Amino acid sequence: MNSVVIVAAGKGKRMNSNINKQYIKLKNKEIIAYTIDIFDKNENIDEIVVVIRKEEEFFVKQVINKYKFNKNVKIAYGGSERQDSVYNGIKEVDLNCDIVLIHDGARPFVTDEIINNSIKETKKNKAVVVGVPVKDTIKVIDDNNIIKNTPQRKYLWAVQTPQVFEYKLIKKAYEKAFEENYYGTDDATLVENLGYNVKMIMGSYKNIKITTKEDINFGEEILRMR
Ligand SMILES: Nc1ccn([C@@H]2O[C@H](COP(=O)(O)OP(=O)(O)OP(=O)(O)O)[C@@H](O)[C@H]2O)c(=O)n1
Ligand SMILES: C[C@](O)(CO)[C@H](O)COP(=O)(O)O
Repeated sequence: MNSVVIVAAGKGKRMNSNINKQYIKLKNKEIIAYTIDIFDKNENIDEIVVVIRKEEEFFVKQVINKYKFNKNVKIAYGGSERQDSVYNGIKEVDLNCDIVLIHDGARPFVTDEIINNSIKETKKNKAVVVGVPVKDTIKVIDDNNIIKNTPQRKYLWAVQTPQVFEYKLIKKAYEKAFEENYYGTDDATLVENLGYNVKMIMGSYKNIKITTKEDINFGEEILRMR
């Protein structure tokens, strides 16, 4: 079976809004509702775990009741970093799970094609992330803003979610990270830290993470183009 852990327990500080960004509406529907909906309708997903801030349980339950998803939506509580939240979600996943998809609640434009490809690739490669080739030249700078080097662009991809793994592998990677107090900014980093290869596959330039106010406008534009 395949389970998805949707993390929605961040504070959304960069959004600078009085409600958590996941509950902001795009075209009259909450961001988190779009995200849950796509996994709810996908036939390759058997279980949904949403990780939330305990104090926002009321909003999440409202969303779950309002949209009447077909699948049961399990709730877990988040921690102070994204990594803590993901780990709490993984611990709630059914023990019969084969593959776990980890997805940001704030990425509502993920598609069935991305989800299905990532599951298919994980059956071959055990650890897969989706991303897109960067379009700009990327510079590495020092603390004084002096450019130190310019990596070759053909090797640079911006990573997105879902990040998809064999359940046993990601559980082991998270356990090791917590033993070592090792924090990464995505899930793949923890698997890399175990010494495993993680495969990058094509995501989409529309699979954005809603992070700042401009992303709300961009999100509405994406919905208009659908
Ligand atoms: N402690 C945390 C931090 C983040 N997230 C989730 O991880 C995803 C990606 O994180 P990001 O967009 O950076 O969200 P925030 O941490 O909420 O944003 P900010 O850094 O602006 O506060 C989001 O769906 C967010 O809710 C989480 O579940 N638990
Ligand atoms: C996992 C992620 O969405 C991949 O781009 C990203 O790393 C989350 O990072 P953030 O620090 O929570 O914005």
